[in-house]
Amino acid sequence: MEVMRVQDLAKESIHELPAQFVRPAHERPENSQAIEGVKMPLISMSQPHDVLVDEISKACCEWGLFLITDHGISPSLIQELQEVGQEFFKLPNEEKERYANDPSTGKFEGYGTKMTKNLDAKVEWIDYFFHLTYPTAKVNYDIWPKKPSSYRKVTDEYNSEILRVINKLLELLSEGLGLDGKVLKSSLGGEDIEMEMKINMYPPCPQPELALGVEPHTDMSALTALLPNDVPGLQIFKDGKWFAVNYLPDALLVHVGDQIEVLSNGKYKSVLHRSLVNRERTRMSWAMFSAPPHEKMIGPLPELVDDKNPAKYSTKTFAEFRHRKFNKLPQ
Ligand SMILES: O=C(O)CCC(=O)C(=O)O
Ligand SMILES: [Fe+2]
Repeated sequence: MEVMRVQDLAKESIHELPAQFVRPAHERPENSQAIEGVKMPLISMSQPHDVLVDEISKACCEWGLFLITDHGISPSLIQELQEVGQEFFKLPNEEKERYANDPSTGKFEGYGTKMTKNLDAKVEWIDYFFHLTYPTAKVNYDIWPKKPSSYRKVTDEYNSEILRVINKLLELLSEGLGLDGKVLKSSLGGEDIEMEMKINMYPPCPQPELALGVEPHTDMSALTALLPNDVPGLQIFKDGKWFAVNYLPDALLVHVGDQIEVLSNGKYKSVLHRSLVNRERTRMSWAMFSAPPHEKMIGPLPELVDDKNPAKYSTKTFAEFRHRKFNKLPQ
């Protein structure tokens, strides 16, 4: 299947945004402007354990998103990760197309551009690369970029680091629910928890006020750890308003995803977010999604449900949750 890549469109130096990218009026950034200058919760991971439990659970109840520093991931690894991703997108088209995915046939991993069969539907101004990074037994290294040659080593190392951070956050979040630190991790499949990398690449856009890089959505994940470059664009929806998320070099942005909202029976909020694009500069972000294996049953933790606190969500496999979400069916 021949797909027009957004990166190629951007190279043609068009002045008018092609119609398939023009959002309906109410979705356009020009008609739904975000509040700027509000700082998201910022949490240093080097604080005492009890302080961390309080701060992180508060951020997850109120915002569903927070920034962490002192996470132990070295700035040089972060820089290498960003470099190998940038280098992949600089490769000639025929090289990149070898990795093309095809979501219509269930082939989600690889190089992609969000396209639609529905003529009325609008598409996002984005190209991406998506693949599983963990557990190793399920990883298909054949579909990872072979160029640059350090891609695999750097991405494997980053995966290990993120997994360490996610494990710590799950422990803190469990305690924030008044439970043993191990509960959330084991509810997500324990060592079978899955990690996926999505490199988002948003080329310069001729009319960014009419377009979206990523439409408003909540992540299906348990937690997402996001590393953006310095081009602004991420916004979250809270109390009926959009807020621009501030950027802090080398900080990790953590989103609460749908699976943690469900397990916590709604105490922790899966945050609605979107990303905007830029007229002059390429925005990139590296999202690492942690998620249960497909067959895992996910529902409100029994410890949190009683007569006074009925379950707010149904219990189902993660595969069923994904199927319903992809097909925009009620959960
Ligand atoms: O690029 C961003 O800041 C957000 C991307 C995102 O929300 C996603 O990949 O799920
Ligand atoms: Fe997202």
